[in-house]
Amino acid sequence: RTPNNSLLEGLLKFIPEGTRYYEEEPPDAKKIIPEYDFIVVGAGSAGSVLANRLTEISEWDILLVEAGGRENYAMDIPLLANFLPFTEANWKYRTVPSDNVCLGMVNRQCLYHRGKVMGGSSTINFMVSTRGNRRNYDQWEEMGNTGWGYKDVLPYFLKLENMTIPELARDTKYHSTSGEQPTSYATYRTPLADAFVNGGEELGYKIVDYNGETQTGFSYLQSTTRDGARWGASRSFLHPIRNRKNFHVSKRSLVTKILIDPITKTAFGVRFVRNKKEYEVRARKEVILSAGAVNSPQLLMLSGIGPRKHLTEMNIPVIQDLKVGYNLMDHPGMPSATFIVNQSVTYLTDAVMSNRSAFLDYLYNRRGPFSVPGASEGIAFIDTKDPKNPDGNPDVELFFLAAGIPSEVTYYKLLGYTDELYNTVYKHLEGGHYWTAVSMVLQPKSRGRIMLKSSNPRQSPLIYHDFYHNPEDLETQLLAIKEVMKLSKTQAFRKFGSKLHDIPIPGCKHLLFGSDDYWRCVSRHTATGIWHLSGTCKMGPHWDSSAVVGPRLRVYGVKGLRVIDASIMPMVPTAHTNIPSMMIGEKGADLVKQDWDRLD
Ligand SMILES: Cc1cc2nc3c(=O)[nH]c(=O)nc-3n(C[C@H](O)[C@H](O)[C@H](O)COP(=O)(O)OP(=O)(O)OC[C@H]3O[C@@H](n4cnc5c(N)ncnc54)[C@H](O)[C@@H]3O)c2cc1C
Repeated sequence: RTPNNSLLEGLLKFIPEGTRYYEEEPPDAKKIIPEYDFIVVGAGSAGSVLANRLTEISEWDILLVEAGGRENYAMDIPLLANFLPFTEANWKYRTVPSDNVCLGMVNRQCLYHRGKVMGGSSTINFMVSTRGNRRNYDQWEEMGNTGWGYKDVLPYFLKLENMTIPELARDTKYHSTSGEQPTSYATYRTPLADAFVNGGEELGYKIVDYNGETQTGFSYLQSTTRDGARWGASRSFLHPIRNRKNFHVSKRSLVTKILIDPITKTAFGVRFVRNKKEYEVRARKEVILSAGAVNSPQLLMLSGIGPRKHLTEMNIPVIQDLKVGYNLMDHPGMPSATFIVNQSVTYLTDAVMSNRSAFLDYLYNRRGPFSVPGASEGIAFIDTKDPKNPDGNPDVELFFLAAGIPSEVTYYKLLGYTDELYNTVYKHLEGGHYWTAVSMVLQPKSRGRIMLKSSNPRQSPLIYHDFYHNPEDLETQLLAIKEVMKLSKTQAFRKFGSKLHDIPIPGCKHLLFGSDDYWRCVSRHTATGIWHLSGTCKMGPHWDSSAVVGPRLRVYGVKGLRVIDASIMPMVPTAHTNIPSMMIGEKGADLVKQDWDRLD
């Protein structure tokens, strides 16, 4: 219905919804029992799906241990996504300073955000819903990971999905409406969203459903939202099971160690700290790590599973020598090229926030600019090596935002840029209208590493990630930037007087503005990993000496222990990694059930 301008009435509708939402999150278990069948560490994208599926077996008692606290309803307002990493729902990790990348960031450190809250990173992410390319998973299988080819994982993508976009839902080979995870279009679009998609067509690309048969082309953004609100993993998979008797949750509980018998090499429980009190809880069947690509390797290493030399240096007795923490991947993304437009057609968060009718529209109808995930509206997947192929294997993504760094003061802080960089390049633009397309490298060749700083579980691990270490990645980055430049010159964008902002990035001003060397330099200063951390407990066959888990996700050499989250990805897919992590949770649950003879 149309807002009738009563803010009070709007709030009276919004607040009870928030209260109901609060009550629907599974509460902390009243009593933690001494022994469960399974203990799952981490209630993130993968862990939430896993906990849902394992508690289907009513004879199994499951404990889900989460370091973060509860969600709140404000987290579900899509436009506010970029504010969430500033809250306590973020682990607030930073990379180790590098001489090659993150040069425009404070202390040359990229900010590596990670969700620390029910739902994990899916509760603070930008809600982009992508699966990747079928070849990604076929490649996993070719690497020796039997059962992980596209034909094997597609049923799990379908199982978890509730596609609410009618024209996409009709394609039942690739979409489903019976899963828990809603996928929708935002209920609002700026005219620049159309410019993005039409501009792509002008360049000769198809408009595609990138989660359908082929991935290459331009599209409006599919997001993990429903009725104008975020639906993270907790809301989708944990809220509905809050009444299962065999499901216990312990929040604000930091797991500090996996308990492993060093003689039999069998995991038998976890130690965690809640409210300054230490608990040891046993697992009859398995301990499952779903703590994400930074914390799962950290916990393994703290518990004696990792590279022998490194653990010995940390004075940690070695139980199993494995390449834990290696193979760190992410998608480097360059967000700093900003285009000025001559019409009021973009998101200025301040302006939107003070726009009474937009606010009312959201309170009443969940419509309008507040329903757009962090101002992101479109996505393009391009195979720069074979651009004319409609079924290409994309090496580049353009992630379109109807906003630029000067549109919202939190953007540069979210990216970790120095005040000097922001004040020199962007500050004077505040209040104007901009767009940007974050240019991303989708098939990175560079690898980073997670290491312990000490044996103290409260100390953040070290994240080494020189994402242009392999020069090919920087060259792909350059190709991606060139695609953005081409797009900006299309008729679709020229209609808005689109013009590249041309004040150079301070560390690159010695180079000719717009030259290849200039953009290489800009990338090394302003690109960041786009928070798709993965690969640090690599899945691989027994003959792969770099593998930490096998294709059944069991940790090599240790009984009763699995890793089920983004860290098992042997290669990061050409996708934002939330839905792929959920797929891993979904398939992981079936592997567990199968191994305990409980898969129907
Ligand atoms: C800011 C941001 C934006 C992103 N945007 C997108 C996007 O738009 N689309 C997309 O597809 N992907 C996006 N991603 C990436 C995506 O959300 C993640 O890849 C995905 O959520 C990872 O799932 P996971 O299960 O591996 O880990 P997580 O979801 O991170 O879950 C791990 C959980 O384990 C908990 N945990 C960790 N250590 C411990 C411990 N010791 N004890 C107890 N609990 C512990 C954590 O608190 C967390 O809840 C984004 C990520 C971030 C941070």
